[in-house]
Amino acid sequence: MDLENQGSNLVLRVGMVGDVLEDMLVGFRSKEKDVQVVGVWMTDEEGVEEKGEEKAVRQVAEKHGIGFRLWTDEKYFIDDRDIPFDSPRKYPDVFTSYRKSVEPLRDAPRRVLPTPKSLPTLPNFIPPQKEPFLIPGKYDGLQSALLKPLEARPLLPKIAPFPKGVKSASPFEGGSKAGQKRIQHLIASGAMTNYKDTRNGLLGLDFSTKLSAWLALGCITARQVHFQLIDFEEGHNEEYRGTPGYGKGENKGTAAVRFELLWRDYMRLCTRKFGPRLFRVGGFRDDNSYPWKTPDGKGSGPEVKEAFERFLNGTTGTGLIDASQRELYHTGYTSNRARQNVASYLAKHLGINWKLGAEWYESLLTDYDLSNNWGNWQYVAGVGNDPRGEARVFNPVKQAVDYDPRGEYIKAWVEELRPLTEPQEIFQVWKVEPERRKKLDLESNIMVDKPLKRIDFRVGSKGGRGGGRYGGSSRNGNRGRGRGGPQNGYHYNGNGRYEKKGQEDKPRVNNGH
Ligand SMILES: Cc1cc2nc3c(=O)[nH]c(=O)nc-3n(C[C@H](O)[C@H](O)[C@H](O)COP(=O)(O)OP(=O)(O)OC[C@H]3O[C@@H](n4cnc5c(N)ncnc54)[C@H](O)[C@@H]3O)c2cc1C
Repeated sequence: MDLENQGSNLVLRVGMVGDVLEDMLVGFRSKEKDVQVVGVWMTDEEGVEEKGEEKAVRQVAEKHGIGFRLWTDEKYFIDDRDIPFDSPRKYPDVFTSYRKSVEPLRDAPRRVLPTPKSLPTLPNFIPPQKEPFLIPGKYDGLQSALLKPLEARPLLPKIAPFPKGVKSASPFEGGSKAGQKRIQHLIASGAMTNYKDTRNGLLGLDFSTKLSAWLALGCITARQVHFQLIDFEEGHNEEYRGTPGYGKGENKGTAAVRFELLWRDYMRLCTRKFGPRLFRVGGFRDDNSYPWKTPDGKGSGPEVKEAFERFLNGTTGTGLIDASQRELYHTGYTSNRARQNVASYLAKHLGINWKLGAEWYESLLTDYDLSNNWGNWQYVAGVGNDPRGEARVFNPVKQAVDYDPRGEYIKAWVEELRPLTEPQEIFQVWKVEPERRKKLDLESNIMVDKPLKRIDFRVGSKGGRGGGRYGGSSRNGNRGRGRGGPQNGYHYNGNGRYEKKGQEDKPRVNNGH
Protein backbone atom coordinates (compact mmCIF):
# COMPACT_ATOMS: atom_id res chain seq x y z
CA MET A 1 0.00 0.00 0.00
CA ASP A 2 2.79 2.44 0.91
CA LEU A 3 4.62 1.66 -2.31
CA GLU A 4 1.42 2.16 -4.29
CA ASN A 5 0.86 5.53 -2.60
CA GLN A 6 4.29 6.60 -3.79
CA GLY A 7 3.56 5.62 -7.37
CA SER A 8 5.40 2.31 -7.30
CA ASN A 9 4.47 -1.31 -6.50
CA LEU A 10 5.68 -4.69 -5.37
CA VAL A 11 6.06 -7.83 -7.48
CA LEU A 12 6.17 -11.27 -5.86
CA ARG A 13 8.10 -14.19 -7.31
CA VAL A 14 8.66 -17.74 -6.09
CA GLY A 15 11.92 -19.68 -6.41
CA MET A 16 15.54 -19.58 -5.35
CA VAL A 17 16.55 -15.95 -5.40
CA GLY A 18 19.40 -16.40 -7.91
CA ASP A 19 17.11 -18.32 -10.32
CA VAL A 20 14.35 -15.73 -9.99
CA LEU A 21 16.76 -12.91 -10.79
CA GLU A 22 18.14 -14.82 -13.78
CA ASP A 23 14.60 -15.33 -15.17
CA MET A 24 13.74 -11.67 -14.66
CA LEU A 25 16.88 -10.42 -16.38
CA VAL A 26 16.44 -12.78 -19.33
CA GLY A 27 12.77 -11.71 -19.56
CA PHE A 28 13.63 -8.00 -19.51
CA ARG A 29 16.32 -8.53 -22.16
CA SER A 30 13.61 -9.71 -24.55
CA LYS A 31 12.04 -6.24 -24.24
CA GLU A 32 15.30 -4.31 -24.32
CA LYS A 33 13.79 -1.44 -26.30
CA ASP A 34 11.28 -0.67 -23.52
CA VAL A 35 13.11 -1.60 -20.32
CA GLN A 36 16.73 -1.45 -19.37
CA VAL A 37 17.95 -2.94 -16.11
CA VAL A 38 20.78 -0.86 -14.71
CA GLY A 39 21.36 -2.46 -11.35
CA VAL A 40 20.30 -4.87 -8.63
CA TRP A 41 20.17 -3.68 -5.03
CA MET A 42 19.61 -5.77 -1.96
CA THR A 43 19.83 -5.35 1.81
CA ASP A 44 22.69 -6.79 3.78
CA GLU A 45 21.60 -9.62 6.12
CA GLU A 46 23.35 -11.83 8.63
CA GLY A 47 22.97 -15.62 8.45
CA VAL A 48 24.56 -18.41 6.48
CA GLU A 49 21.74 -18.95 3.96
CA GLU A 50 21.22 -15.20 3.62
CA LYS A 51 24.90 -14.75 2.75
CA GLY A 52 24.51 -17.58 0.20
CA GLU A 53 21.61 -15.72 -1.41
CA GLU A 54 23.63 -12.53 -1.51
CA LYS A 55 26.42 -14.37 -3.33
CA ALA A 56 23.98 -15.92 -5.82
CA VAL A 57 22.47 -12.52 -6.65
CA ARG A 58 25.86 -10.91 -7.03
CA GLN A 59 26.98 -13.67 -9.43
CA VAL A 60 23.89 -13.35 -11.62
CA ALA A 61 24.27 -9.57 -11.76
CA GLU A 62 27.93 -9.89 -12.73
CA LYS A 63 27.12 -12.49 -15.38
CA HIS A 64 24.66 -10.05 -16.98
CA GLY A 65 27.11 -7.15 -16.70
CA ILE A 66 24.89 -5.01 -14.47
CA GLY A 67 25.69 -3.22 -11.21
CA PHE A 68 25.13 -4.85 -7.83
CA ARG A 69 24.76 -2.84 -4.63
CA LEU A 70 24.41 -4.08 -1.09
CA TRP A 71 22.73 -1.71 1.37
CA THR A 72 23.49 -1.69 5.07
CA ASP A 73 20.34 -2.58 6.93
CA GLU A 74 19.05 0.41 8.88
CA LYS A 75 16.26 -1.24 10.81
CA TYR A 76 18.24 -1.74 14.01
CA PHE A 77 18.35 0.43 17.11
CA ILE A 78 22.01 1.37 16.80
CA ASP A 79 23.39 1.87 13.35
CA ASP A 80 26.25 -0.40 12.31
CA ARG A 81 28.42 2.68 11.75
CA ASP A 82 28.10 3.61 15.43
CA ILE A 83 29.07 0.28 16.97
CA PRO A 84 32.20 1.03 18.99
CA PHE A 85 34.18 -2.02 17.85
CA ASP A 86 36.20 -2.19 14.67
CA SER A 87 35.78 -5.93 14.16
CA PRO A 88 33.06 -8.49 15.00
CA ARG A 89 35.71 -10.50 16.84
CA LYS A 90 35.77 -7.72 19.43
CA TYR A 91 32.02 -7.69 20.10
CA PRO A 92 31.51 -8.55 23.80
CA ASP A 93 30.26 -12.04 24.64
CA VAL A 94 27.99 -10.73 27.35
CA PHE A 95 25.06 -8.43 26.66
CA THR A 96 25.71 -6.18 29.66
CA SER A 97 29.21 -5.35 28.43
CA TYR A 98 27.82 -4.49 25.03
CA ARG A 99 25.08 -2.34 26.54
CA LYS A 100 27.57 -0.40 28.64
CA SER A 101 29.64 0.28 25.55
CA VAL A 102 26.75 2.06 23.80
CA GLU A 103 24.95 3.80 26.69
CA PRO A 104 23.16 6.11 27.16
CA LEU A 105 20.71 4.21 24.95
CA ARG A 106 18.38 7.14 24.52
CA ASP A 107 21.07 9.11 22.70
CA ALA A 108 22.34 6.24 20.60
CA PRO A 109 20.05 5.85 17.54
CA ARG A 110 20.49 7.84 14.35
CA ARG A 111 17.54 9.78 13.03
CA VAL A 112 14.91 7.97 10.98
CA LEU A 113 15.43 8.51 7.27
CA PRO A 114 12.68 10.58 5.62
CA THR A 115 10.15 8.66 3.52
CA PRO A 116 10.68 9.45 -0.19
CA LYS A 117 7.90 11.56 -1.68
CA SER A 118 7.71 9.40 -4.79
CA LEU A 119 9.31 6.30 -6.21
CA PRO A 120 9.87 5.21 -9.85
CA THR A 121 6.87 3.47 -11.41
CA LEU A 122 7.16 -0.18 -12.38
CA PRO A 123 7.65 -0.93 -16.10
CA ASN A 124 4.58 -1.99 -18.10
CA PHE A 125 6.13 -5.32 -18.88
CA ILE A 126 7.26 -7.60 -16.06
CA PRO A 127 8.53 -11.09 -16.88
CA PRO A 128 6.01 -13.70 -15.74
CA GLN A 129 6.52 -16.19 -12.94
CA LYS A 130 8.26 -19.32 -14.16
CA GLU A 131 6.34 -22.59 -14.10
CA PRO A 132 5.34 -24.66 -12.17
CA PHE A 133 4.37 -21.81 -9.82
CA LEU A 134 1.51 -19.38 -10.24
CA ILE A 135 1.23 -16.14 -8.32
CA PRO A 136 -2.41 -15.33 -7.47
CA GLY A 137 -3.36 -11.77 -8.40
CA LYS A 138 -5.29 -11.02 -5.17
CA TYR A 139 -4.35 -11.19 -1.51
CA ASP A 140 -7.02 -13.79 -0.65
CA GLY A 141 -5.81 -16.07 -3.40
CA LEU A 142 -2.26 -15.72 -2.16
CA GLN A 143 -3.27 -16.54 1.38
CA SER A 144 -5.20 -19.66 0.39
CA ALA A 145 -2.34 -20.82 -1.87
CA LEU A 146 0.06 -20.50 1.06
CA LEU A 147 -2.26 -22.32 3.46
CA LYS A 148 -3.24 -25.12 1.08
CA PRO A 149 -0.33 -27.48 1.83
CA LEU A 150 -0.78 -26.95 5.57
CA GLU A 151 -4.50 -27.65 5.39
CA ALA A 152 -3.86 -30.81 3.38
CA ARG A 153 -1.19 -32.00 5.83
CA PRO A 154 -1.34 -30.23 9.17
CA LEU A 155 1.96 -30.20 11.06
CA LEU A 156 0.30 -31.76 14.10
CA PRO A 157 -2.80 -33.69 13.07
CA LYS A 158 -3.63 -34.64 16.65
CA ILE A 159 -3.20 -31.34 18.48
CA ALA A 160 -6.20 -30.12 20.50
CA PRO A 161 -8.29 -27.65 18.45
CA PHE A 162 -8.28 -23.88 19.02
CA PRO A 163 -9.94 -23.58 22.45
CA LYS A 164 -13.27 -21.84 22.82
CA GLY A 165 -13.38 -18.25 23.98
CA VAL A 166 -9.66 -17.48 23.62
CA LYS A 167 -8.09 -14.83 21.43
CA SER A 168 -4.58 -14.52 20.10
CA ALA A 169 -2.34 -12.31 22.25
CA SER A 170 -0.83 -10.99 19.05
CA PRO A 171 -3.44 -10.79 16.28
CA PHE A 172 -0.93 -9.69 13.72
CA GLU A 173 -1.94 -7.66 10.69
CA GLY A 174 0.93 -7.14 8.27
CA GLY A 175 2.20 -3.90 6.79
CA SER A 176 3.82 -0.71 8.01
CA LYS A 177 0.55 1.13 8.56
CA ALA A 178 -0.71 -1.48 11.02
CA GLY A 179 2.72 -1.46 12.71
CA GLN A 180 2.70 2.34 13.13
CA LYS A 181 -0.83 2.20 14.46
CA ARG A 182 0.26 -0.34 17.03
CA ILE A 183 3.12 1.91 18.23
CA GLN A 184 0.73 4.84 18.56
CA HIS A 185 -1.79 2.73 20.44
CA LEU A 186 0.89 1.49 22.87
CA ILE A 187 1.99 5.04 23.66
CA ALA A 188 -1.46 6.62 23.84
CA SER A 189 -2.92 3.84 26.01
CA GLY A 190 -0.06 4.06 28.53
CA ALA A 191 1.10 0.51 27.73
CA MET A 192 4.61 1.77 26.95
CA THR A 193 4.78 3.65 30.26
CA ASN A 194 3.64 0.52 32.14
CA TYR A 195 5.75 -1.87 30.10
CA LYS A 196 8.35 -2.64 32.77
CA ASP A 197 5.69 -3.83 35.19
CA THR A 198 3.60 -5.79 32.71
CA ARG A 199 6.13 -7.28 30.29
CA ASN A 200 6.19 -10.71 31.91
CA GLY A 201 2.47 -11.23 31.33
CA LEU A 202 1.02 -14.22 29.52
CA LEU A 203 -2.56 -13.32 28.61
CA GLY A 204 -3.98 -10.28 26.84
CA LEU A 205 -3.08 -7.83 24.11
CA ASP A 206 -0.99 -5.13 25.76
CA PHE A 207 1.16 -6.72 28.48
CA SER A 208 4.10 -6.40 26.08
CA THR A 209 4.41 -4.45 22.86
CA LYS A 210 3.78 -7.32 20.38
CA LEU A 211 5.86 -5.32 17.93
CA SER A 212 8.10 -8.29 17.21
CA ALA A 213 6.45 -9.50 13.99
CA TRP A 214 6.47 -6.02 12.41
CA LEU A 215 10.10 -5.61 13.43
CA ALA A 216 11.08 -9.05 12.17
CA LEU A 217 9.43 -8.49 8.79
CA GLY A 218 10.82 -4.99 8.38
CA CYS A 219 7.39 -3.27 8.45
CA ILE A 220 8.64 -0.93 11.20
CA THR A 221 12.10 -0.20 12.54
CA ALA A 222 13.52 0.02 16.04
CA ARG A 223 14.48 3.63 15.30
CA GLN A 224 10.89 4.50 14.46
CA VAL A 225 9.78 3.07 17.80
CA HIS A 226 12.50 5.06 19.56
CA PHE A 227 11.59 8.40 17.94
CA GLN A 228 7.88 7.93 18.59
CA LEU A 229 8.84 7.42 22.22
CA ILE A 230 10.98 10.56 22.10
CA ASP A 231 8.02 12.57 20.80
CA PHE A 232 5.97 11.30 23.73
CA GLU A 233 8.70 11.85 26.30
CA GLU A 234 9.43 15.37 25.03
CA GLY A 235 5.76 16.30 24.73
CA HIS A 236 5.97 16.80 20.96
CA ASN A 237 2.89 14.90 19.87
CA GLU A 238 -0.45 16.31 20.96
CA GLU A 239 -2.13 12.95 20.39
CA TYR A 240 -0.37 11.63 23.47
CA ARG A 241 -1.26 14.53 25.75
CA GLY A 242 -3.17 13.09 28.68
CA THR A 243 -1.18 9.86 28.77
CA PRO A 244 0.71 9.48 32.05
CA GLY A 245 4.34 10.51 31.54
CA TYR A 246 3.65 12.85 28.58
CA GLY A 247 6.42 15.43 28.28
CA LYS A 248 8.22 14.13 31.35
CA GLY A 249 11.23 12.51 29.73
CA GLU A 250 12.22 8.87 29.71
CA ASN A 251 10.37 6.70 32.22
CA LYS A 252 11.05 3.18 33.40
CA GLY A 253 8.65 1.73 30.82
CA THR A 254 10.09 3.50 27.81
CA ALA A 255 13.65 2.81 29.02
CA ALA A 256 12.82 -0.90 29.31
CA VAL A 257 11.50 -0.99 25.73
CA ARG A 258 14.79 0.52 24.49
CA PHE A 259 16.65 -2.05 26.53
CA GLU A 260 14.81 -4.92 24.79
CA LEU A 261 15.34 -3.38 21.39
CA LEU A 262 19.04 -3.41 22.16
CA TRP A 263 18.81 -7.15 22.90
CA ARG A 264 17.50 -7.58 19.38
CA ASP A 265 20.52 -5.69 18.03
CA TYR A 266 22.86 -7.69 20.18
CA MET A 267 21.54 -11.07 19.00
CA ARG A 268 22.18 -10.01 15.43
CA LEU A 269 25.72 -8.94 16.26
CA CYS A 270 26.32 -12.36 17.81
CA THR A 271 25.25 -13.97 14.54
CA ARG A 272 27.71 -11.77 12.75
CA LYS A 273 30.46 -12.70 15.19
CA PHE A 274 29.86 -16.45 15.42
CA GLY A 275 28.45 -17.22 11.94
CA PRO A 276 27.50 -20.90 11.56
CA ARG A 277 27.91 -21.55 15.30
CA LEU A 278 24.43 -20.08 15.63
CA PHE A 279 23.13 -23.40 14.30
CA ARG A 280 25.59 -25.79 15.90
CA VAL A 281 24.55 -27.86 18.86
CA GLY A 282 27.61 -26.66 20.82
CA GLY A 283 26.44 -23.07 20.27
CA PHE A 284 28.52 -19.92 20.57
CA ARG A 285 30.40 -21.57 23.43
CA ASP A 286 31.36 -24.50 21.23
CA ASP A 287 30.44 -26.70 24.16
CA ASN A 288 29.83 -30.22 22.95
CA SER A 289 29.81 -31.85 26.35
CA TYR A 290 26.02 -32.23 26.65
CA PRO A 291 24.64 -35.71 26.00
CA TRP A 292 21.65 -34.36 24.04
CA LYS A 293 18.89 -36.82 23.27
CA THR A 294 17.37 -36.87 19.80
CA PRO A 295 14.25 -38.72 18.67
CA ASP A 296 15.45 -41.55 16.42
CA GLY A 297 18.99 -40.63 17.38
CA LYS A 298 21.76 -43.04 18.24
CA GLY A 299 21.09 -44.63 21.62
CA SER A 300 17.67 -42.95 21.99
CA GLY A 301 14.77 -45.26 22.73
CA PRO A 302 11.15 -44.75 21.56
CA GLU A 303 10.49 -42.80 24.77
CA VAL A 304 12.46 -39.82 23.40
CA LYS A 305 10.34 -39.75 20.26
CA GLU A 306 7.20 -39.95 22.35
CA ALA A 307 8.42 -37.24 24.71
CA PHE A 308 9.20 -34.94 21.81
CA GLU A 309 5.82 -35.52 20.18
CA ARG A 310 4.06 -34.78 23.44
CA PHE A 311 6.15 -31.65 23.88
CA LEU A 312 5.04 -30.46 20.41
CA ASN A 313 1.39 -31.33 21.02
CA GLY A 314 1.26 -29.67 24.42
CA THR A 315 0.41 -32.80 26.42
CA THR A 316 3.42 -32.99 28.73
CA GLY A 317 1.35 -32.56 31.90
CA THR A 318 3.19 -29.39 32.90
CA GLY A 319 0.48 -26.77 32.41
CA LEU A 320 2.60 -23.75 31.51
CA ILE A 321 4.48 -25.66 28.82
CA ASP A 322 1.35 -27.22 27.33
CA ALA A 323 -0.50 -23.91 27.23
CA SER A 324 2.36 -22.15 25.50
CA GLN A 325 2.86 -24.89 22.93
CA ARG A 326 -0.81 -24.91 21.99
CA GLU A 327 -0.93 -21.12 21.87
CA LEU A 328 2.09 -21.04 19.59
CA TYR A 329 0.66 -23.65 17.24
CA HIS A 330 -2.70 -21.94 16.91
CA THR A 331 -1.61 -18.30 16.81
CA GLY A 332 2.09 -18.11 15.85
CA TYR A 333 2.86 -16.20 19.06
CA THR A 334 3.66 -16.93 22.67
CA SER A 335 5.11 -14.53 25.23
CA ASN A 336 8.76 -14.15 26.10
CA ARG A 337 8.16 -15.58 29.57
CA ALA A 338 6.54 -18.68 28.08
CA ARG A 339 9.26 -19.04 25.42
CA GLN A 340 11.97 -19.12 28.06
CA ASN A 341 10.15 -21.81 30.02
CA VAL A 342 9.44 -23.92 26.96
CA ALA A 343 13.06 -23.77 25.79
CA SER A 344 14.34 -24.60 29.27
CA TYR A 345 11.88 -27.48 29.60
CA LEU A 346 12.95 -29.10 26.33
CA ALA A 347 16.69 -28.60 26.76
CA LYS A 348 17.19 -28.86 30.48
CA HIS A 349 14.31 -30.90 31.86
CA LEU A 350 13.91 -33.34 28.98
CA GLY A 351 17.53 -33.11 27.80
CA ILE A 352 16.41 -33.09 24.15
CA ASN A 353 18.55 -31.37 21.53
CA TRP A 354 17.65 -27.67 21.73
CA LYS A 355 17.99 -27.30 17.95
CA LEU A 356 14.76 -29.25 17.46
CA GLY A 357 12.96 -26.67 19.56
CA ALA A 358 14.54 -23.83 17.59
CA GLU A 359 13.42 -25.41 14.31
CA TRP A 360 9.92 -25.89 15.67
CA TYR A 361 9.74 -22.23 16.62
CA GLU A 362 11.18 -21.25 13.25
CA SER A 363 8.33 -23.05 11.50
CA LEU A 364 5.59 -21.43 13.59
CA LEU A 365 6.49 -17.97 14.90
CA THR A 366 4.96 -15.01 13.08
CA ASP A 367 7.84 -12.96 14.49
CA TYR A 368 10.49 -15.50 13.48
CA ASP A 369 13.86 -13.82 13.36
CA LEU A 370 17.01 -15.79 12.64
CA SER A 371 19.23 -14.28 15.32
CA ASN A 372 16.59 -13.75 18.00
CA ASN A 373 15.26 -17.25 17.70
CA TRP A 374 18.44 -19.27 17.47
CA GLY A 375 20.36 -16.95 19.81
CA ASN A 376 17.67 -17.13 22.50
CA TRP A 377 17.36 -20.91 22.20
CA GLN A 378 21.12 -21.23 22.70
CA TYR A 379 20.99 -18.81 25.58
CA VAL A 380 18.35 -20.81 27.43
CA ALA A 381 19.89 -24.18 26.51
CA GLY A 382 23.13 -23.07 28.17
CA VAL A 383 25.42 -23.08 25.11
CA GLY A 384 24.98 -19.45 24.06
CA ASN A 385 25.95 -16.18 25.63
CA ASP A 386 24.24 -16.43 28.98
CA PRO A 387 27.09 -15.99 31.46
CA ARG A 388 25.26 -18.36 33.83
CA GLY A 389 24.95 -20.93 31.04
CA GLU A 390 24.07 -24.40 32.17
CA ALA A 391 23.35 -23.36 35.75
CA ARG A 392 20.21 -21.47 34.80
CA VAL A 393 17.17 -23.71 34.80
CA PHE A 394 13.56 -22.58 34.97
CA ASN A 395 11.11 -24.46 37.13
CA PRO A 396 7.92 -24.15 35.05
CA VAL A 397 5.70 -24.90 38.05
CA LYS A 398 7.21 -22.12 40.11
CA GLN A 399 7.07 -19.86 37.07
CA ALA A 400 3.35 -20.59 36.71
CA VAL A 401 2.87 -19.73 40.39
CA ASP A 402 4.69 -16.44 39.88
CA TYR A 403 3.26 -15.36 36.54
CA ASP A 404 -0.09 -17.15 36.25
CA PRO A 405 -1.09 -17.47 39.92
CA ARG A 406 -4.71 -18.38 39.25
CA GLY A 407 -3.90 -20.61 36.31
CA GLU A 408 -5.90 -18.42 33.92
CA TYR A 409 -3.39 -18.63 31.10
CA ILE A 410 -3.10 -22.39 31.41
CA LYS A 411 -6.85 -22.91 31.53
CA ALA A 412 -7.33 -20.61 28.55
CA TRP A 413 -5.18 -22.75 26.27
CA VAL A 414 -5.53 -26.20 27.84
CA GLU A 415 -9.29 -26.59 27.74
CA GLU A 416 -9.25 -29.98 29.50
CA LEU A 417 -8.03 -28.25 32.66
CA ARG A 418 -10.82 -25.69 32.87
CA PRO A 419 -12.85 -27.62 35.47
CA LEU A 420 -9.90 -27.39 37.89
CA THR A 421 -9.90 -24.66 40.49
CA GLU A 422 -6.83 -25.40 42.63
CA PRO A 423 -3.63 -23.86 41.23
CA GLN A 424 -1.62 -26.84 42.45
CA GLU A 425 -3.72 -29.13 40.24
CA ILE A 426 -3.66 -26.80 37.26
CA PHE A 427 0.13 -26.50 37.36
CA GLN A 428 0.77 -30.17 38.26
CA VAL A 429 -2.24 -32.00 36.88
CA TRP A 430 -0.95 -35.42 38.00
CA LYS A 431 -1.75 -34.28 41.54
CA VAL A 432 -5.51 -34.47 40.93
CA GLU A 433 -6.71 -37.19 43.30
CA PRO A 434 -7.68 -40.41 41.48
CA GLU A 435 -11.25 -40.33 42.82
CA ARG A 436 -11.85 -36.83 41.36
CA ARG A 437 -10.46 -37.59 37.93
CA LYS A 438 -13.62 -39.26 36.67
CA LYS A 439 -15.81 -36.41 37.84
CA LEU A 440 -13.54 -33.89 36.11
CA ASP A 441 -13.38 -35.88 32.88
CA LEU A 442 -9.66 -36.39 33.38
CA GLU A 443 -9.69 -40.15 33.58
CA SER A 444 -7.28 -41.82 31.17
CA ASN A 445 -5.77 -38.48 30.33
CA ILE A 446 -2.11 -38.92 29.50
CA MET A 447 -1.15 -35.60 31.15
CA VAL A 448 -2.61 -36.84 34.43
CA ASP A 449 -1.66 -40.52 34.28
CA LYS A 450 1.72 -40.26 32.68
CA PRO A 451 3.20 -36.77 32.94
CA LEU A 452 6.50 -36.52 31.10
CA LYS A 453 8.09 -35.10 34.25
CA ARG A 454 6.71 -34.72 37.73
CA ILE A 455 8.34 -31.38 38.32
CA ASP A 456 8.46 -30.80 42.00
CA PHE A 457 7.37 -27.54 43.57
CA ARG A 458 5.04 -27.05 46.46
CA VAL A 459 2.44 -24.61 45.27
CA GLY A 460 1.82 -22.18 48.08
CA SER A 461 5.41 -22.37 49.29
CA LYS A 462 7.16 -19.07 49.71
CA GLY A 463 9.54 -17.97 47.04
CA GLY A 464 10.40 -14.78 45.29
CA ARG A 465 9.60 -14.08 41.71
CA GLY A 466 12.30 -15.16 39.48
CA GLY A 467 13.53 -17.15 36.59
CA GLY A 468 16.11 -16.54 33.96
CA ARG A 469 17.58 -13.33 32.87
CA TYR A 470 14.15 -11.80 32.96
CA GLY A 471 13.45 -12.71 36.54
CA GLY A 472 10.41 -10.50 36.92
CA SER A 473 11.36 -7.64 39.12
CA SER A 474 14.77 -9.14 39.71
CA ARG A 475 16.72 -9.64 36.55
CA ASN A 476 19.71 -10.40 38.71
CA GLY A 477 17.84 -11.68 41.68
CA ASN A 478 16.34 -15.02 42.56
CA ARG A 479 16.64 -17.12 39.42
CA GLY A 480 13.55 -19.14 40.21
CA ARG A 481 15.11 -22.55 40.36
CA GLY A 482 12.79 -24.91 42.12
CA ARG A 483 13.38 -28.55 42.71
CA GLY A 484 11.97 -30.17 39.60
CA GLY A 485 15.07 -32.10 38.66
CA PRO A 486 16.17 -31.58 35.10
CA GLN A 487 17.77 -34.40 33.18
CA ASN A 488 20.69 -34.14 30.90
CA GLY A 489 23.33 -34.87 33.49
CA TYR A 490 22.17 -32.37 36.12
CA HIS A 491 21.42 -32.89 39.74
CA TYR A 492 20.01 -30.65 42.42
CA ASN A 493 22.63 -29.56 44.90
CA GLY A 494 20.24 -28.65 47.65
CA ASN A 495 21.14 -24.96 47.60
CA GLY A 496 18.65 -23.93 45.00
CA ARG A 497 21.00 -24.80 42.13
CA TYR A 498 21.22 -27.44 39.52
CA GLU A 499 24.75 -28.62 38.90
CA LYS A 500 26.02 -30.60 36.00
CA LYS A 501 27.27 -33.91 37.34
CA GLY A 502 31.02 -33.91 37.82
CA GLN A 503 31.13 -30.12 37.78
CA GLU A 504 29.74 -29.43 41.25
CA ASP A 505 31.73 -26.64 42.87
CA LYS A 506 33.66 -25.66 39.75
CA PRO A 507 33.44 -21.94 39.11
CA ARG A 508 31.17 -21.11 36.23
CA VAL A 509 32.70 -18.57 33.97
CA ASN A 510 31.80 -17.24 30.63
CA ASN A 511 34.57 -18.70 28.57
CA GLY A 512 34.45 -15.81 26.21
CA HIS A 513 33.86 -17.08 22.69
C1 LIG B 1 13.40 -19.49 22.91
C2 LIG B 1 13.12 -18.07 22.42
C3 LIG B 1 12.91 -17.84 21.06
C4 LIG B 1 12.66 -16.54 20.61
N1 LIG B 1 12.46 -16.33 19.26
C5 LIG B 1 12.26 -15.07 18.81
C6 LIG B 1 12.08 -14.81 17.41
O1 LIG B 1 12.16 -15.70 16.55
N2 LIG B 1 11.82 -13.52 17.03
C7 LIG B 1 11.78 -12.49 17.93
O2 LIG B 1 11.56 -11.34 17.53
N3 LIG B 1 12.00 -12.71 19.24
C8 LIG B 1 12.23 -13.95 19.71
N4 LIG B 1 12.42 -14.15 21.06
C9 LIG B 1 12.52 -12.98 21.95
C10 LIG B 1 11.21 -12.54 22.62
O3 LIG B 1 10.58 -13.65 23.22
C11 LIG B 1 10.25 -11.90 21.63
O4 LIG B 1 10.91 -10.87 20.92
C12 LIG B 1 9.07 -11.27 22.36
O5 LIG B 1 8.38 -12.24 23.11
C13 LIG B 1 8.11 -10.66 21.33
O6 LIG B 1 7.00 -10.08 21.96
P1 LIG B 1 6.91 -8.50 22.11
O7 LIG B 1 7.11 -7.84 20.80
O8 LIG B 1 5.67 -8.20 22.83
O9 LIG B 1 8.17 -8.21 23.03
P2 LIG B 1 8.46 -6.96 24.00
O10 LIG B 1 8.67 -7.51 25.35
O11 LIG B 1 7.45 -5.92 23.84
O12 LIG B 1 9.87 -6.42 23.51
C14 LIG B 1 10.01 -5.35 22.54
C15 LIG B 1 10.87 -5.84 21.41
O13 LIG B 1 12.20 -6.10 21.88
C16 LIG B 1 12.75 -7.24 21.21
N5 LIG B 1 13.01 -8.30 22.19
C17 LIG B 1 12.32 -8.55 23.32
N6 LIG B 1 12.87 -9.59 23.98
C18 LIG B 1 13.92 -10.00 23.24
C19 LIG B 1 14.89 -11.02 23.39
N7 LIG B 1 14.88 -11.85 24.42
N8 LIG B 1 15.83 -11.15 22.44
C20 LIG B 1 15.86 -10.33 21.37
N9 LIG B 1 14.96 -9.34 21.18
C21 LIG B 1 14.01 -9.18 22.10
C22 LIG B 1 11.70 -7.71 20.21
O14 LIG B 1 11.98 -7.15 18.95
C23 LIG B 1 10.41 -7.15 20.80
O15 LIG B 1 9.42 -6.93 19.82
C24 LIG B 1 12.65 -15.46 21.53
C25 LIG B 1 12.86 -15.72 22.89
C26 LIG B 1 13.08 -17.01 23.33
C27 LIG B 1 13.31 -17.24 24.80
